[in-house]
Amino acid sequence: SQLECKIQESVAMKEELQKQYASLGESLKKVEAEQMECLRSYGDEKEARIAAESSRNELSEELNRVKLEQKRLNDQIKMLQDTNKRLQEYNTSLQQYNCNLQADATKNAETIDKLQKEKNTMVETMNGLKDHSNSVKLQLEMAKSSQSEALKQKNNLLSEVEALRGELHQVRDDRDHKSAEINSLLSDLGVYKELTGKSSSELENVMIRCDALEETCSNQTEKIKTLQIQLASANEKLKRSNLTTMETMSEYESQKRMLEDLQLRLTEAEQKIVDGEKLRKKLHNTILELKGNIRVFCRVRPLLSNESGAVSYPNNGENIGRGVELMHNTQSYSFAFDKVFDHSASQEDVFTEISQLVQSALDGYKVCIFAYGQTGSGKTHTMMGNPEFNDQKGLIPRSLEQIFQTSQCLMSQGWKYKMQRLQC
Ligand SMILES: Nc1ncnc2c1ncn2[C@@H]1O[C@H](COP(=O)(O)OP(=O)(O)OP(=O)(O)O)[C@@H](O)[C@H]1O
Repeated sequence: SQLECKIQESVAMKEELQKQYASLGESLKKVEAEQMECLRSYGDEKEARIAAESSRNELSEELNRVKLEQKRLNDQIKMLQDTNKRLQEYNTSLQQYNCNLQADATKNAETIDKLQKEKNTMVETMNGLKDHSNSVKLQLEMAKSSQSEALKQKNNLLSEVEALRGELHQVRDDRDHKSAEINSLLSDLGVYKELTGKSSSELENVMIRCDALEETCSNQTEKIKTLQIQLASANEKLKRSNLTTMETMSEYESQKRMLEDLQLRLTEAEQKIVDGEKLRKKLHNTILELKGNIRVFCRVRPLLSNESGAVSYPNNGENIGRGVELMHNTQSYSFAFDKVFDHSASQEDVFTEISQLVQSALDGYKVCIFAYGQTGSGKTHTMMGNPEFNDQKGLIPRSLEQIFQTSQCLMSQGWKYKMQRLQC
């Protein structure tokens, strides 16, 4: 029974062991399955690790590249900062230079104005002197003609005097002759009286003739006196006219010298004006070049009654007067130009900015101004406006006015202008 008990125990143990074996087999299977799972996950992990390693390598390469790029960008930023600093310094110096140039230009314009005024005064003085010189010339001519007239008169008088002297001589001869005749008659009379005591009537006749002859003789003497007085006054007149001629001649000479001096000063002043004008042109062009050879302005027209929108202008920062901001669907868009004319800007405000370019064109530089924008944005209004009203005139009529006015002024300084109009 003990053996049976042992056998039963052994059988029970065997069953137990078989159960354990079966459970161990199952556990083994589970472990094997787990092992397979582990092996699979290990494989996956290995792949993932390889992929992670390759991506890590890529990332580290990328990092190196990024670092290099960062270094390069840092260098570039530093360089840009340096350039920016230098540009700011350059800008400051340019602004300074610009201010100096503008001051110079103002000074030059003042000098030109002064010279122009001086020239005008000189021209006026010269014209006055020319008039005076003409009148002096006229006077001289008149004095010369009156002198030649007086000379002629003097010659006439001299010849007349000569004739009168001859006549006087003749008369004196006649008188002497008559006196001799009278004397002979008187002696004849005496003889007759003595001889005959008659012929008293004959004697009277002779006496009458003798009286007549004496009267003629005294008349002739009177005439000679008058002629001598006339001759003296003609001589006096001649002397006076000679004196006046001399005075007129010396005055004419001094006026001529003065005129030559003024002409010289005028030529110098004109040369100065031309030099000043050349300098002004150069400075003006330099200022425009400093402002920028190509400039873009924006003009915002007032909204029409059927339009809506929001336009604003920055009132701080570096874009004051240069920026414009638009709102659309609650989003804001900013734009910057060389200058912005807001909706309240007048035609004159726009032209003031443009007029310097017109001046440049008059100075011989090439200039082009054109308007660009969508339909109805105000191109025609800006360029042409309404020329019939002074405040509504656009850029074209204003530019033409400036061109004609300035060209008229500069023509007197010897500049010549030729204008052409092309329509495309
Ligand atoms: N700055 C302004 N102030 C007042 N009115 C303006 C201004 N600009 C334009 N306008 C008005 O807006 C309207 C359209 O302007 P305009 O005819 O000049 O546009 P446009 O650009 O020439 O058009 P399109 O290309 O069709 O010829 C006109 O009635 C004009 O008077």
